[in-house]
Amino acid sequence: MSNIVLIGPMGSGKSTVGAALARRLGRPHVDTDHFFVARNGPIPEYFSAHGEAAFRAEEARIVAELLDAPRPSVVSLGGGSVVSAEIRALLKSQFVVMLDVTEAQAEARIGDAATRPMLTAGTSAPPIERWKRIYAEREPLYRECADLIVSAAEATIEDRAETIIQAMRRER
Ligand SMILES: Nc1ncnc2c1ncn2[C@@H]1O[C@H](COP(=O)(O)OP(=O)(O)O)[C@@H](O)[C@H]1O
Ligand SMILES: O=C(O)C1=C[C@@H](OP(=O)(O)O)[C@@H](O)[C@H](O)C1
Ligand SMILES: [Mg+2]
Repeated sequence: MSNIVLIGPMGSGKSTVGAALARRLGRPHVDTDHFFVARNGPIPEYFSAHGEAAFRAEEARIVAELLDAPRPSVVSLGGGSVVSAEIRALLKSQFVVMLDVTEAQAEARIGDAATRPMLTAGTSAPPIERWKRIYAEREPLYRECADLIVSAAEATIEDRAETIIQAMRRER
């Protein structure tokens, strides 16, 4: 049995839905960003000190380590992990779920975006403007990697977790 890996744009609920899903399945939940922070300190500070390329390299190492879990887990990735060809290759042997969101949902959920430097660094524009551009760039990669796409219409955290559980049962 493989891990369930959650991908999708910032604010789509990868971290939150991942925790709910793991609880319901009785599986461990790991969030690669939490692991990153435990190892390297806060993401915005890391971005300012070392830049995005260094973040991506460390993110790829962490994703590889966490996908190699001792037992099937729910793994929430960061929104930009699919940009790495190395991570996309690792995802081929996992059950990958894309969480989709509307722009309005994302806008409400990214809040002040203070912990998401991709939305704020070097600009005073509203975070949702950056979010839209980044989503347009990455959407084909999310779709290419996903075995299941949970639509934005599955709005609540529990609905999203339930949809994933039902889809997994059908896969077996
Ligand atoms: N389905 C949902 N409905 C309402 N709020 C949500 C939902 N999913 C996530 N949230 C809230 O949106 C914010 C961002 O969610 P998060 O799980 O951090 O997204 P991601 O990890 O994809 O960036 C959090 O405050 C979370 O509680
Ligand atoms: O989309 C991105 O490039 C990023 C998304 C963040 O994770 P979430 O998608 O969980 O917010 C985090 O990994 C980092 O700030 C970079
Ligand atoms: Mg997250």
